[in-house]
Amino acid sequence: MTAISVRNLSKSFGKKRALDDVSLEVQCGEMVALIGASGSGKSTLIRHICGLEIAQAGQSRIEVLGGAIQDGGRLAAKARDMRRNIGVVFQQFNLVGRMSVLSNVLLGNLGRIPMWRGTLGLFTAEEKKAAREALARVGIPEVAWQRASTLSGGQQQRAAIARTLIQRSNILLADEPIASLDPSSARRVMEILAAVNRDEKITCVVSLHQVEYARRYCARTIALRDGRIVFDGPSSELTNQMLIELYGDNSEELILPDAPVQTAKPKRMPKPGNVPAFA
Ligand SMILES: Nc1ncnc2c1ncn2[C@@H]1O[C@H](COP(=O)(O)OP(=O)(O)OP(=O)(O)O)[C@@H](O)[C@H]1O
Repeated sequence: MTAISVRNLSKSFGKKRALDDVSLEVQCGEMVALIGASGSGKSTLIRHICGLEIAQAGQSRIEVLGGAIQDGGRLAAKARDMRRNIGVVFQQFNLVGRMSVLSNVLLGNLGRIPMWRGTLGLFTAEEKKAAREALARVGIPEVAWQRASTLSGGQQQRAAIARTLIQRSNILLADEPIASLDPSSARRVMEILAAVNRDEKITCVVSLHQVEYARRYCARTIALRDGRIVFDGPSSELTNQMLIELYGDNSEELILPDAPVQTAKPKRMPKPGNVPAFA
């Protein structure tokens, strides 16, 4: 089944053409890297897929799990409902710093519970248990009661992923989730995303600056340049030489100096009992 279908998507901001006739399909269960130099359109594409940005009027159509979330530059009436099935992780984590990590993770329930319960922070024992299990799933059960603002960047990103697990979405869009992390935290976050994709069968699209992470963790890479797709295929085929040809001087931004080209199977993550089946 097709998880994401984008057809003829164009978007301009003033005179700047951010996306230029982009078409792509992502099948359920895939883990796809979206790479490109700064300003190539990665975030804009992700924001369109989850309905946070609307295409300009025209022939564009974006479907998520077979339903149109936007069509011809108009957001579908059911877009809000559809967003519940799309978890989004951003570079800036978007946690509420003064709240505990567990409370932040519980916010992943908001799309599925009555608004009054969410507003008052009234979560059931079952929901709290699921939130604790999600934190264990991403490897940080010990920080549940800490203020989110006290976590390291890598821990905050893992908490943000735990929040999307609670949302029980079938699709996870991660917009530069490792851009502000040190290499070891970045690897950990990518391992968690890969494990969530493999074990819970959540379709993942991850935008990345550096191709090395794409080659290591994602079977397929879509490369954008100036709002157009310039490569879509197996990550292993995306050689440094090809990147230089595709991006010229900008390729330096995408290639880690001295990075070993290798692929590695993601490590198995602990999967505590009663973790809900998210697929
Ligand atoms: N809201 C906006 N208003 C004006 N221009 C925008 C807006 N959003 C994006 N752009 C422009 O569209 C282009 C694509 O931006 P986008 O953020 O999608 O690129 P990106 O590949 O995600 O870049 P980065 O890796 O730096 O985050 C850029 O030139 C950017 O300046």
